[in-house]
Amino acid sequence: MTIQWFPGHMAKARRQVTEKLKLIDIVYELVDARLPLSSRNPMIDEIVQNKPRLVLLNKADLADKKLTEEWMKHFKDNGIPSIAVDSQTGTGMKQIVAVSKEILKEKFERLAAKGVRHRPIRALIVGIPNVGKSTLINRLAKKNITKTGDRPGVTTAQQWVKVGKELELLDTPGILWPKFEDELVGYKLAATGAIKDAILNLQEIAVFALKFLTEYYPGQLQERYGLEEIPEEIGDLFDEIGKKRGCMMAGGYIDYDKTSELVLREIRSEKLGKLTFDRLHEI
Ligand SMILES: Nc1nc2c(ncn2[C@@H]2O[C@H](COP(=O)(O)OP(=O)(O)OP(=O)(O)O)[C@@H](O)[C@H]2O)c(=O)[nH]1
Repeated sequence: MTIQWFPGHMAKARRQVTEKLKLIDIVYELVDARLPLSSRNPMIDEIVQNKPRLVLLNKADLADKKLTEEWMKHFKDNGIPSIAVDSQTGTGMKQIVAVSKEILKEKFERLAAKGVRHRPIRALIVGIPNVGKSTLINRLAKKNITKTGDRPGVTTAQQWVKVGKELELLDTPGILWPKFEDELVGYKLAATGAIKDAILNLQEIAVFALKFLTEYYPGQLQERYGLEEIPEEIGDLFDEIGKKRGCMMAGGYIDYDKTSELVLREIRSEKLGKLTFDRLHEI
């Protein structure tokens, strides 16, 4: 699903999240582990305010493990706990409940002291499009999606998804916008497949991606395309990959669109190995 974000849509998205914050104990901010910076909403701190938050680095199966650890440390240093998860296979799911309980320990102790009966933790998942929100909800809910109805005192009809006995999720996640105004962010989101190709120039994305791979993952690039060395000129690199993989046009010319498509498809399907596009020094 691609959303065209206009100012009105952003305001509405923000309002929807703000309204839901009243119903929950904790926000799960879902980010792409390959882009722990670029896949965040630029106003997230302002939107979430002082509500407890847990960052979930999703698609960790596709990311550079060492960098995922560095990013988790960065979040921790900034007072935000985080967990690396893979919503497709379920890695990290148990930790979500455990860490949430830890974060909310004092709140629930306070409630208990006031005589409030123990209840499950209530959470809201927020994140930019395509980051894996639905996959995570389905994974957490497993087969036992029991939708509870409206809660007394809650005017808007909210559906809750039970996750075991200890957690309840709002079934509609908060969809937030990425940081469009930054061109580099756009390229990174496109390279990982978070933005529909149609709105960006395929060759430009591939140029960005190949330059990035040359700088940060030269070994993986050489191995995938059998390059003895990586040509300095990006055009030469295109030519070599195109030739090797048969992306040709009539007359023996390299088909750059086809080559771009191939490279991007292979990046997104892990053929170039595990990649993280955001680096800590970029902050
Ligand atoms: N490899 C991998 N792929 C994942 C993971 N989580 C989700 N995906 C894939 O990412 C794509 C987007 O997942 P969704 O759950 O539809 O994302 P969403 O955030 O709900 O997207 P919107 O509905 O557009 O807001 C799908 O193709 C998922 O299969 C993960 O942990 N690892």
